[in-house]
Amino acid sequence: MTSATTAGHSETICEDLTRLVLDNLREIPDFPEPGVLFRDITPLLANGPAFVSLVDGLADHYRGRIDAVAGLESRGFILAAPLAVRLGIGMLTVRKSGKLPGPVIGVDYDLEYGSARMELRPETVQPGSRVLVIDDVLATGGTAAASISLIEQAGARVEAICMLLELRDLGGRARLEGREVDSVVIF
Ligand SMILES: O=P(O)(O)OC[C@H]1O[C@H](OP(=O)(O)OP(=O)(O)O)[C@H](O)[C@@H]1O
Ligand SMILES: Nc1ncnc2[nH]cnc12
Repeated sequence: MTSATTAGHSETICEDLTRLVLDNLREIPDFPEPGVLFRDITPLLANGPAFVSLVDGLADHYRGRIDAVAGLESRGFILAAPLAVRLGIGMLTVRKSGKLPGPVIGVDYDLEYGSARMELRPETVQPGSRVLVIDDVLATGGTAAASISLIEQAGARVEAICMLLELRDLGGRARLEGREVDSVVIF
């Protein structure tokens, strides 16, 4: 379904997981606006056995290393919830502006298309806990960087960042320099 020959993955991620994601992706040019090549994960989510294998593979990768999974609204929630349940740990919801009841902390940031603000309820964060940040796409890195800042402001430690897809040309990895960034597929 996609240009698998040009895609790679983080060294930490096993090739089977990369193949699984690549085989279940769709690419849509000029969505949601001209010039953006949108990488659609809905075929992956709709494929039950593939979705289960993905969650199991990620759970094996992080088991014993993390105390909570932070999902970034909204597509990150789809990955964070089953992973947290599979590992028997809690999920943190890092949400877009105005969705969470207070008290919240927030950070403004820029996107590949548009701008946004992420918020977190610090009361949901266990001080000193090891948190995995997970989302579907790493593009400019603004969403991930803002979310990491919130989790750390709340007193936890971001152990690693897991991204289903990394769009290398948009430079997100540079914004997360010094951190473990595990991308299942790198375009
Ligand atoms: O690395 P960045 O440039 O910050 O971009 C990546 C973010 O953009 C997308 O979210 P979007 O805002 O489209 O929201 P959605 O998940 O609700 O569709 C994607 O799911 C990431 O969260
Ligand atoms: N090109 C892209 N495809 C899918 N989701 C995205 N989020 C930001 N950029 C994206």
